[in-house]
Amino acid sequence: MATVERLPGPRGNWLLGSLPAIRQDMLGFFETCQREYGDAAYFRVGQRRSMLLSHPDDIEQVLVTDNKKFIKNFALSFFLRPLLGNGLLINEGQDWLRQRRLIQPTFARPRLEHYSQAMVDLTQRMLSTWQNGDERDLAREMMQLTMAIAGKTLLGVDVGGRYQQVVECLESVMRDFLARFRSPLPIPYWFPTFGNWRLKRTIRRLDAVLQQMIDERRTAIEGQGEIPGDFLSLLITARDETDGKPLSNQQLRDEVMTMFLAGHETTANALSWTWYLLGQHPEEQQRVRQEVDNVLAGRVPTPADVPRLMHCERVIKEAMRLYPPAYVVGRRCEEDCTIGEHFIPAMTNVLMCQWLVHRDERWFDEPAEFIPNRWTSEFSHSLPKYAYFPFGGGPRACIGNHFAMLEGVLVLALMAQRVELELIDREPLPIMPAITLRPGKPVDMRVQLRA
Ligand code: HEM
Repeated sequence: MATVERLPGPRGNWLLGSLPAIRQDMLGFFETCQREYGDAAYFRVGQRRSMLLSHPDDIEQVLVTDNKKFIKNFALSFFLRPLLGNGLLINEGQDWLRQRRLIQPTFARPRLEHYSQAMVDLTQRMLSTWQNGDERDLAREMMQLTMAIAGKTLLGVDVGGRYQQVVECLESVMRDFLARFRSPLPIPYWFPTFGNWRLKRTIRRLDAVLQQMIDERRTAIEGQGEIPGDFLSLLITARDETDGKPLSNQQLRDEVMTMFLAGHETTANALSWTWYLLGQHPEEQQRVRQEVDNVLAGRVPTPADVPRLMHCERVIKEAMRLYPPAYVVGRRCEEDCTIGEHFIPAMTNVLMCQWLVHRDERWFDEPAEFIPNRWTSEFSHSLPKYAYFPFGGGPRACIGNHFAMLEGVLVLALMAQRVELELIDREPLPIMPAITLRPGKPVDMRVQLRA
């Protein structure tokens, strides 16, 4: 077994390790690691030992088979804990399991069907304001749309009033997160900087709005005895199966915040990248239109149509292969362990990068090309399971997976039914790997309304 010092990987700076290289170009750094050191590359981020695992079988072992040996990666908590508290995304152990069991039913099929109405209504509302010849930034439009959908389905609020307050706070919080994320040295939340002071102030404002919403919803449910179908109401009435207890106000706040954040930005990015790719490939856009016209014949789509909107689904899958909104997942092993043939010393952060694995030519022919039709069911079945994992995997896989795919297909189908979109600037779009993989500049497209 290799000694810790000899494990293969870039040595980096004596103090900061590979942090400067990661800060400069994270995806480029991962690519170099895999090219030069293969499927397991070891490096330091500051003094924290880290490694990049790039073989699907090893990834499966970490996320699924041996998941109990790992906890979630510290970086996610470092950035998100101030906002998400002990929400499902970053909690651990028995508390996490209890939360997951409690929340899972709110994502069951009948609930998704209920949420789909808001997805359709809000997309129609967006499209009704679009005119022939408009130039629209699709990244911005998709962010606003998925936020409005999250507001309605998760919090039960309509655009305007309260919703606006939540959105303004969240946008400000996300700007501060981005600044923290990009700063050359990781700044802890307790450190007295102006940015941290502003972040704390905004989170306090956000908490106050959410608390008001929770209180009002509680009163309404108690008064009417009728439970509205949004996520918050379902959580307020949910009871733990072992002790019958409801969630505390603090837990409710953390879960709602988690879902709101995890649920809109990822889907917005998936749709923005999808439209960018469809703008670059008008023939694929035409195929989507054809399918939508055949299947819907001018009707508004419902969840029952989704299995027949196969090409829409393939387009989104392929867009998430090339531009996975969650582009890296991380775990930390608490004890020495061996994954595949690789020794992993205790307390190593293990990173698994969707961006890299999804573009590996061992699994995908012409990996850099946008080919939705590669996703035949034979191809999907022949693929190693973790060669494609946009939603992660194992017990901590994305709880909103089906919600996101339903939303993606319904929004894409409705848009393709009503408009054609032409990319204004055909230059490659820069990529911004922040908490999610965002387009690095506006995705400006020209609107042509369909007859
Ligand atoms: C295209 C859209 C989405 C993508 C690509 C995505 C991706 C992911 C990934 C990769 C994970 C696993 C992270 C890890 O293992 O460390 C995850 C977890 C999670 N996602 Fe998503 N997600 C999406 C949409 C959503 C939606 C719509 C919701 C909720 C409405 C959501 C809520 C969550 C939550 C709560 C977790 C944590 C689950 C747990 O740890 O038990 N996500 N997501």
